Amino acid sequence: MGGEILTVSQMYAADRAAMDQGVPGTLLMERAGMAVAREAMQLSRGRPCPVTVLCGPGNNGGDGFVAARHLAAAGWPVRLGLLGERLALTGDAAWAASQWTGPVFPASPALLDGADLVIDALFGAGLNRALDGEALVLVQAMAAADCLLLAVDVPSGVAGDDGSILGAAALADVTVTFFRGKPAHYLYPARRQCGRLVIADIGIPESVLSAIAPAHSLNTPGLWRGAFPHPRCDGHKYNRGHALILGGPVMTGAARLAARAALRLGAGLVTLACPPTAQLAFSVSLSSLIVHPVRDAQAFARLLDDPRRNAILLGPGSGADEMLRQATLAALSSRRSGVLDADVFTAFANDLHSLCQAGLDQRWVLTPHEGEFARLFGAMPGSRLHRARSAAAESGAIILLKGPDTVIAHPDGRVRLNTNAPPDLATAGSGDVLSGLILALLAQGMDPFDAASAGAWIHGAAGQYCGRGLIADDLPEAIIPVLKQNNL
Ligand SMILES: NC(=O)C1=CN([C@@H]2O[C@H](COP(=O)(O)OP(=O)(O)OC[C@H]3O[C@@H](n4cnc5c(N)ncnc54)[C@H](OP(=O)(O)O)[C@@H]3O)[C@@H](O)[C@H]2O)[C@@H](O)CC1
Ligand SMILES: [K+]
Repeated sequence: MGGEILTVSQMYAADRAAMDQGVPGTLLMERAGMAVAREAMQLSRGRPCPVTVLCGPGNNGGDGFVAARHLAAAGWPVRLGLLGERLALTGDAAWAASQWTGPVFPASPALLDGADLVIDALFGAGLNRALDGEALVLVQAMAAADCLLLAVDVPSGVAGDDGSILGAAALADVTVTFFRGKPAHYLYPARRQCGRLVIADIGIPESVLSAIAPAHSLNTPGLWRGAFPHPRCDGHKYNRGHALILGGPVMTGAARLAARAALRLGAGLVTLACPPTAQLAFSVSLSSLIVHPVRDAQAFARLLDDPRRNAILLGPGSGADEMLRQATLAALSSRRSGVLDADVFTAFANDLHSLCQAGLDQRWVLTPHEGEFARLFGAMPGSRLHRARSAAAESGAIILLKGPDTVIAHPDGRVRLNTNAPPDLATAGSGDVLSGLILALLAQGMDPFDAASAGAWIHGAAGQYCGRGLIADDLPEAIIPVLKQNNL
């Protein structure tokens, strides 16, 4: 199954396209409900146990009716509760309800008593407002229930397109969705509520995707493996790129981590430009590093006269001063590619305009965390997905909005969601390593959107490799095993 991510309206379009190709809606619902029943059986390890299915007034509830029928037929004791009137059901959901021969109780928290497993089929893609009243009480009761919980499509209360929670959503053990994942399955806070995600094939033909042209996808190596740089057997260090990093006078660790990561990921040479006072600290840190003292931004700009220095990183530990501002503007106007991080967002707070005027474009990757993002772009409304997309469109650059659900947005509207980062990566210096990884790939000529994607994925994989107790210094050392294990 591909890593495309469909918005709610694209999911409806896929559904319609499948029906246009002759797959009846009732068949899609039958397969969806069967997939739910199958996962429910797995969740209870194949042993029949008391199950409560809570069905809502739309097709999500229809899936619940189908699942209930299959579980009951297999010998599971099933109680089914419906929110709303049975006579008010329409379309495929009315058909699904007509196939259910057991009793239909009014949905109420009391139905959860004695259940070992609850199937949440209240609301899926059709949630269009915050939960309140009876629906809110039911979701709160599911959240408090001491039993296994399986969510159909999404935990009810989760907004499919942006990962927000409208009122409440219970914490599911498993969420079964259909055909492709939706943004909410990968974005926090909803992602946490989904538990393990199962994407079930319900017979929607893959061919429907070409007309839908999804802009969002999961960041997996399949997207960029073909463009990943490999050393040539007849190559030399200069055709593996020459990365340039601006270090600062005090916080030297950040630039050192970035430099180490860039060397590990294959940059042929890395030059670290720094104030003369910091030269010693940088020189003793890493033997393979070229350290170049620069007194001011003009001296830094002169380093750009050598065209072999083809990728630049500014920000980590640079110090948010006038020198960083001038060096950044010089780098942008030199028509190179590079990464802007950390102190750049402070030095240019609320001043995106100057960066754009100097030449910021899609050759550059900006890697802010939430706080840095707000410094440069101001308080934008909306989800992380929406804000990263808007910032990419506004700046013309690749935006990598860091977090446990890193969003990588291209100005043309494409978005990749990176989901392999373990929580252990939330540690000092981790972001500097990420910048160094992306820099290395840019220096080796990789397309900036792919470089940002590959850098984020390798960073996450390195975090997983190190596991609990990792510090940022460990991450560059994990690059060799990560590359080996993943045939990169
Ligand atoms: N697409 C596909 O490929 C396939 C989709 N399938 C399934 O269909 C699901 C989507 O079905 P759907 O469109 O009927 O929407 P659904 O989530 O059941 O909710 C709509 C109902 O909820 C109501 N309602 C909304 N918000 C509310 C609130 N806060 N509080 C109270 N009520 C609220 C809303 O009421 P209204 O706005 O009309 O007042 C309406 O009655 C999808 O998630 C998947 O499970 C599968 O069968 C296989 C193929
Ligand atoms: K649901």
